[in-house]
Amino acid sequence: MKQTYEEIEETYIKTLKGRAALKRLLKDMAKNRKQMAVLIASVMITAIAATFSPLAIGDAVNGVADRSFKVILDFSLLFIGLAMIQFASNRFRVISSTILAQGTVKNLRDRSFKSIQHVPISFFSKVKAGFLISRMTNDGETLGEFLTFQIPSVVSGMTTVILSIAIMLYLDFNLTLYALIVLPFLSIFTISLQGKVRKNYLRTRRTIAAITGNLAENISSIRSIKAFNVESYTEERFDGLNNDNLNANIRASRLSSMYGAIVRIIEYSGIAIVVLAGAIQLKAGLISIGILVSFIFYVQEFFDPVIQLSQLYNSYQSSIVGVGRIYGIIDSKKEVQSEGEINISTLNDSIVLKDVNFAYDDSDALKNINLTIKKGENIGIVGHTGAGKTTLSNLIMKFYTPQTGEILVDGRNLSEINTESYRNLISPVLQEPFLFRGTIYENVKIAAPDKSENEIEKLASDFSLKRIFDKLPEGMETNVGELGRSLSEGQKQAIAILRALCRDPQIIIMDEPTSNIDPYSEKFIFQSLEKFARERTLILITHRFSMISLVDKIIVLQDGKIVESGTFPELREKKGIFSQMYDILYGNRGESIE
Ligand SMILES: Nc1ncnc2c1ncn2[C@@H]1O[C@H](COP(=O)(O)OP(=O)(O)OP(=O)(O)O)[C@@H](O)[C@H]1O
Repeated sequence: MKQTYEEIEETYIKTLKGRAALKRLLKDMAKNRKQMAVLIASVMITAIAATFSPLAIGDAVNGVADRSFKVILDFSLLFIGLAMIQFASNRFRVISSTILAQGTVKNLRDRSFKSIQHVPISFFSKVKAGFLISRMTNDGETLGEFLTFQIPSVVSGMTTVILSIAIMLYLDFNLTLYALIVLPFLSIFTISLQGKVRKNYLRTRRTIAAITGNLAENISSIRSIKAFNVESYTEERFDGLNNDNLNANIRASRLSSMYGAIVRIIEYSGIAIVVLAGAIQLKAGLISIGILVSFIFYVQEFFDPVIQLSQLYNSYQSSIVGVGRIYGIIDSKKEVQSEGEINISTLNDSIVLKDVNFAYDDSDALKNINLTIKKGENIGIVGHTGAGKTTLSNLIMKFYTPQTGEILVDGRNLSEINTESYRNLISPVLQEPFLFRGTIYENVKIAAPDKSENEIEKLASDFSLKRIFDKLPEGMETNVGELGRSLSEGQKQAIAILRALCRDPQIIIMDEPTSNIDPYSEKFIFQSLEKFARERTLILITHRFSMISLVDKIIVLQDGKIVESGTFPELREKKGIFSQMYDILYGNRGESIE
């Protein structure tokens, strides 16, 4: 059966389940013990000060009933004192909870960002970017709110409940039992709703992730959407997802309002019971009017945190689901980095692929590949679309690991070589060069931070790339816009080539490096690359043959297999697949590009 996106995502990002997520979160938060201690202390002081207020009010009522000015004065002073304590401790509470909450969210975001920098490339072909963004932003936000507001309210609520019960017991045992009669009903009711609440929250989180995912996809493909005139279709799809989210939120709020209303009914029943039982005791002269007034306040004081605590469950569910998702990203399986294993700084002899087989999912992309790339050799990989050229370069770049067979670098298995040290030898010029916001200089410097602007400019001139940038209004100072949207495809490719050259690599892997550059500019780049590649190992992937004379040996791939290999004249002579491809492109004029 076909997997849903959620199922696919779950295989890459394992959402940590409720209790495990909470345990880990508390462990992470415990690292910030000092703030936690300040927070707990300030919350408890605020709650204790607040809980003593009804007692003071009861005394004041007794004072009024007894017409005792001294009691009323004492009450006023006590009341002001309690208010000042609350004001001061509340300030600490707000600041420390923000530091603790936002600090935790920042730490989790940093760790998940770091994690996605190190997951294998296959992760990104399965997990949607928008969903990842949603996990790191929306889920992080929900957690932030939970920690800032809800955690203090748990501590405060528990302090209030325990202290209120203690004071009520101290004031009158029997009346306390009456006040607590409704508690079992409230607990049973709350527990019976838990499953539904959890489901609702999961639904709201999923639907918001779907919206973010759809938004990211739409923004990145806006040109195609416009070109195909499919705006109304994409609007409808977005509207559908938006509706799902609205409905999920309405369902969640219906449940929460129904819950709130029923809890209030239980609360008022509790107050009515206390008033009734209290009035009987008052009439019998067992308690004072002040005690009855204090009790009425305490029942309320005591119910508010109970309601908050039970509503907290909603928000707990929502944020714990989010935290579980964030931990899922942090824990996602990393690229084999081969830490502590062989570090290499040069390619001394060769890269050898021995009986290599590779499949992305179930379909084979490369079959039984045997290939030797000698140091300093320039090889071309050609073949029709989907033949496996990019896959082969992905394996050589160590983006993927072959399922069977091995890749040997100077005789050592690539999986034993530290990935970072190996990739430092290589400069890729990929089909889709990634550009960051910033100038052309800045984009080149990302790959070669030690190069000055003058050195970059000189390399650009030497390799005839500067003339491509000179057409831009601010030359190499031009801002490339988001993802390089202010540049032409050819200009983007020119940046990718310049980046690779600036790294001064030992191995250069080019995947259709000049496919978007005009033939005139391509000719100049070709001449420069020829000089550059002479001293280096070059792997050139192409199905255009304009650059093929850069290479010494050509490998022809078809359906994932090497079907031909040899020099250009040898392959022309053979009149096989390569020759056919060449003839289709240039006509069977028997001309050589050499
Ligand atoms: N991330 C992926 N997940 C699943 N299958 C993939 C993935 N990337 C490529 N493939 C499949 O692997 C096969 C080889 O693809 P590859 O990109 O290596 O071909 P190519 O020769 O580079 O093609 P082109 O010239 O069009 O770039 C194709 O059938 C393709 O559909």
